[in-house]
Amino acid sequence: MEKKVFAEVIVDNKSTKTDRLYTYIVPDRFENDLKVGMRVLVPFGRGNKKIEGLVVNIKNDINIKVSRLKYIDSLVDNKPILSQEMIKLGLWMKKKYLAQYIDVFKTLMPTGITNKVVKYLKLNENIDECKIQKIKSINQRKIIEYLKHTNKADVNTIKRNLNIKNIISSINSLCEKEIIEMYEEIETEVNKKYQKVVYRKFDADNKNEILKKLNSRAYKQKAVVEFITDIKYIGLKELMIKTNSSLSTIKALRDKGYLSIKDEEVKRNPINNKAIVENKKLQLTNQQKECINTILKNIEKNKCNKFLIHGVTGSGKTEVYLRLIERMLKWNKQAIVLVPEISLTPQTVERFVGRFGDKVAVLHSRLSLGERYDEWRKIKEGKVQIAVGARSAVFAPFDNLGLIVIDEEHENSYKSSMSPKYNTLEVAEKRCKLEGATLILGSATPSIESYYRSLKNELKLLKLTERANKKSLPPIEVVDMRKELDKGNKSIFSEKLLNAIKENLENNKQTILFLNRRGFSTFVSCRKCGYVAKCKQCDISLTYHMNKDLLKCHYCGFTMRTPRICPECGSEYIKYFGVGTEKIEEVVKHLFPTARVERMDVDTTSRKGSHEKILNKVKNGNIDILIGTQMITKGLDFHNVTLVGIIAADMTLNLPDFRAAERTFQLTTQVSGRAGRGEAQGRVILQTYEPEHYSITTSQAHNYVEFYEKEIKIREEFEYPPFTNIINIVVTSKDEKKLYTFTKRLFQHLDKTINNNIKKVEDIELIGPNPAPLSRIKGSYRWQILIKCKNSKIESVKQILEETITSNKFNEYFNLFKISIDINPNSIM
Ligand SMILES: Nc1ncnc2c1ncn2[C@@H]1O[C@H](COP(=O)(O)OP(=O)(O)OP(=O)(O)O)[C@@H](O)[C@H]1O
Ligand SMILES: [Zn+2]
Ligand SMILES: [Zn+2]
Repeated sequence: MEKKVFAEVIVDNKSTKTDRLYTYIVPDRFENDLKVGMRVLVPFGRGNKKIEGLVVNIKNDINIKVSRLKYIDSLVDNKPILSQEMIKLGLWMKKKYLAQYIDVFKTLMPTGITNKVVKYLKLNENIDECKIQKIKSINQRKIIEYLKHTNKADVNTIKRNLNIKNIISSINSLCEKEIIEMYEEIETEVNKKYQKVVYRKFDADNKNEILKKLNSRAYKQKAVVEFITDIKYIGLKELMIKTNSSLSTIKALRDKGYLSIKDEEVKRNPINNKAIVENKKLQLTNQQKECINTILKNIEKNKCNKFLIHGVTGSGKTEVYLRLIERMLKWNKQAIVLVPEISLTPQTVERFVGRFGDKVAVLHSRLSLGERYDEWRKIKEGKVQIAVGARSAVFAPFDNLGLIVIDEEHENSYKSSMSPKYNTLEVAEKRCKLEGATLILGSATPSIESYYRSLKNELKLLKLTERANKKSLPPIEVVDMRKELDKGNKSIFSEKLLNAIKENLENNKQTILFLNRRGFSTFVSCRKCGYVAKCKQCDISLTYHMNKDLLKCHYCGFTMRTPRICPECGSEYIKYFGVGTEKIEEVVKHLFPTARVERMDVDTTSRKGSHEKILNKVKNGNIDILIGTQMITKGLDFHNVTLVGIIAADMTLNLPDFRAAERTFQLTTQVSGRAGRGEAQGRVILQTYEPEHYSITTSQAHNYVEFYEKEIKIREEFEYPPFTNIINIVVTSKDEKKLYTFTKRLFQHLDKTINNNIKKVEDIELIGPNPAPLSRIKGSYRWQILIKCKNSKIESVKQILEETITSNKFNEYFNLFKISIDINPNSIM
């Protein structure tokens, strides 16, 4: 028997219930050309419908009956779209995050292109005229006539143009007679971006004549005519804005023949066309120099290629990254710089583009699909050497990668909450390992996990302890809000903060007011003594559920009645805690009616460009007081901001999350880091009901190490990461009753399987099943099972989950329930 070659393919079929690779036979004619990482078309299912697939493996031996296999139909790519390493990375991610093949590979591939098979018709060459003459059917004759007069015609277009009933049977009949031939081509569709453009159709010299012809009261039309006389064309939107006119005004002029409106493709360039300011090389500080040298020496000697830079706010980490990238380019290698999505502002991009110009591609989620595809192609084709982007830029398709930088590595947006639910730090590390590249993590407030690893020498720790401008870090003044209540001040602002804002306004300096408003939940606390209701077993603040007037632990499900008086001090000032940025804005505007106040949060920045607009206003000194959430903590480098007010550190401190203390330390440090970056000394005022909490005292002392030492002990004691893994399994369904029964059965099944198969089960804890903290989303109910397990047991637990859930053996009611697994999630909502 002749030897055959087989390909394992991930097929792009959403209705597939089983998540597996499909094996196809490689026809002889493709044997030389087919490579791993290419896309192919394969017949699938009963109807042998042709669908796209990605080849992830080519082999000579298989243990399936060859007679049952189908052949690959055609090749979509003539070069692999994904490299061998990227395929390996994808297969690793699939296992690591218990994701579906298709989800993983969709994230690795460029978005914005879709391939489809198009059927074309053509007349056969050398057909006999006599044969055509014999055809009686009018419809068939019509088709032949049509084909004679076009050089390329696809079936759908013919259908539209000829308006023949049952055209397919006519076509089939012509094919049978061998008069016409049908052939297929794969067409790539790239989403293009169009905009409407208005053209002037009259001669500029005729302006006055036209103005006279228009109705004397058609002021708007006249304004448009005046405006467009000076130019030839302009975007429709821009014209409407500039002349303050409506669409009907412009259409009226078009109907009179003075203007035309056309759809035109927008030339895409995500780095706005405005001039980018050159980012000149800076004279390095000694600390920067040492940091860079250590890294380069280690790389050159092949000693270590994983680093954690712990550099205080304003220490000049960016310049370190820039110098390392410069070196990579000298070595003919490429670099990826990851920053959190919200700090991917034009300011950040400018720092890289300002240094490296058109060697930089920018990738972020606000790009249109087409824009993203363009950037992806620039990278793939070797036209750029540097990619700057948010999370998904870790998949930038470089072929000689030298460096991945992850700035603000502690940021939780590096964990994806959509399938595959990957952790960018882990993926970057794996990619560096596969491609021999260097990994640099940087932060002023490293995550507990990364710092822990650096102490175990899994990452090399480097420190920048001074600001590049040699200024000291701004002092943090902590205000005890319990004392404000004693003084009879029940407002959101302490006397101290209020006076500081006043003073700042008088001195023409800018103020940032920060409030963490993430999450829907609130907690219950005593405004007199600072008591907060917590779960004793989990060390997590209990969440207040207004509708039932209950307090609940989001980890273990423990509930209790909301206390009416404080169990600690007996005061009646115990109530749920909650305030939003809008409320603060209202109060500030009331207190300082002449100040220029702006709010920056998800509500005010949902429109493209609005984020940038606000930041520019701050930069140009057009805002006195900026009120904001997380968004304002990131990478802002404004020299006139001298006062930062943290309204309620408690809101972060009491998030129902084991990372609450860490988040508080990070936010406090990062927000404070925004003050005093210019000549004037900065000032930070932090308001809280728990001034003695270690995350606040250590942040006040600018002492990360002390914070770390306190926090790591608690993590160990209460069994949280990095000592354990938390796996969050959420089951969703529209049917509440069935969901309950099903989740219960799933829980029992997992419990039993784990008990039967894993030794030392005390290292594994199953919690639940409980309604998820967000118990209903868009009409679907959500139940949750949490698994806490020691690092040594994670692989065995994952294997059980894989067998039970991912490969779908347990879930016979596939259509009724959706199950999602998140390993070490950001939040367990
Ligand atoms: N060697 C240097 N000499 C003078 N100024 C420098 C030097 N390096 C960096 N700077 C300036 O110091 C400021 C802070 O730098 P950068 O934003 O890189 O700090 P960072 O460490 O990233 O801080 P953060 O963590 O707060 O974002 C910038 O204005 C930068 O231009
Ligand atoms: Zn109390
Ligand atoms: Zn609990």
